[in-house]
Amino acid sequence: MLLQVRDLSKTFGGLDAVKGVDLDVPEGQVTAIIGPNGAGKSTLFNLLAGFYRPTSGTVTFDGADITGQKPHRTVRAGIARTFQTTHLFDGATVLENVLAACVVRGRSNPLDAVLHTPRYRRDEKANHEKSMEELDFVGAAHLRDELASTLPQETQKRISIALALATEPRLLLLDEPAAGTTDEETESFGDLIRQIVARGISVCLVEHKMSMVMNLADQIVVLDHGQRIALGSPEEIKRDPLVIEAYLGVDTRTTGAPS
Ligand SMILES: Nc1ncnc2c1ncn2[C@@H]1O[C@H](COP(=O)(O)OP(=O)(O)OP(=O)(O)O)[C@@H](O)[C@H]1O
Repeated sequence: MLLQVRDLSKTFGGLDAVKGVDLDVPEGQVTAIIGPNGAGKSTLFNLLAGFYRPTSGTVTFDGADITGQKPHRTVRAGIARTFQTTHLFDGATVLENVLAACVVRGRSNPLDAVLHTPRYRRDEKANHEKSMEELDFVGAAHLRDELASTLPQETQKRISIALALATEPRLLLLDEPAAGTTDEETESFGDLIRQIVARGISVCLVEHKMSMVMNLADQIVVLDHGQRIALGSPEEIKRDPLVIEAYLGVDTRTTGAPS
């Protein structure tokens, strides 16, 4: 199992944002995390990527305990994440943005940079090649010299994915990649995610667009009020009375699930 989450909780003040969540993310698959607004999806992502420290519970990645480790460590361990709204550097070009993400892969230190050592120059060349490769992969290589902030949202989202891929993750956490995109764009994000998985990278996805989730996910985890209320294949989740209740606010255990 690539990622194992056990009994994970995060409390803010008196509020249980995530409560006792167990989750297994298998290698080479798409795991979707869904649930109503405020269910704890983003908090769970932040716990996995080290942006929040859990109140209790454990996170194991590739056999190593990474519970509570900071983002710079989780990213080196092989977990990369994107955000609901893009976090690109405004004043930097597209290529400069992706190059900045490559830093985590390099072996040179600040002194190498100051002295321009061969090790630094090797890193610089490799980072440039890697950045262009990932920009090409997401279909944005031709935009390398554009200012990232001037580009449409959909393009910025693609560039954010290139940034995450440039860190060479084994697990990519995508936070609402299709939010605010047209149906056509959503479909092309779906294709991109399939290509990412085909490269052997596992994907964990938070997404409100059900068409995308149902088309892509191998397994779906449903959160409600911080707790895992269901886990299964898209077909199983569609029929789960607890899920229907959480989304529609009707008790289908007594009224029967809508077909
Ligand atoms: N930093 C924080 N401080 C206090 N409360 C927080 C914090 N982050 C999240 N919460 C609360 O924790 C709960 C879960 O929020 P979270 O953002 O994880 O939900 P979500 O499922 O991602 O929602 P959405 O689909 O709207 O993005 C909410 O009640 C939210 O108000």
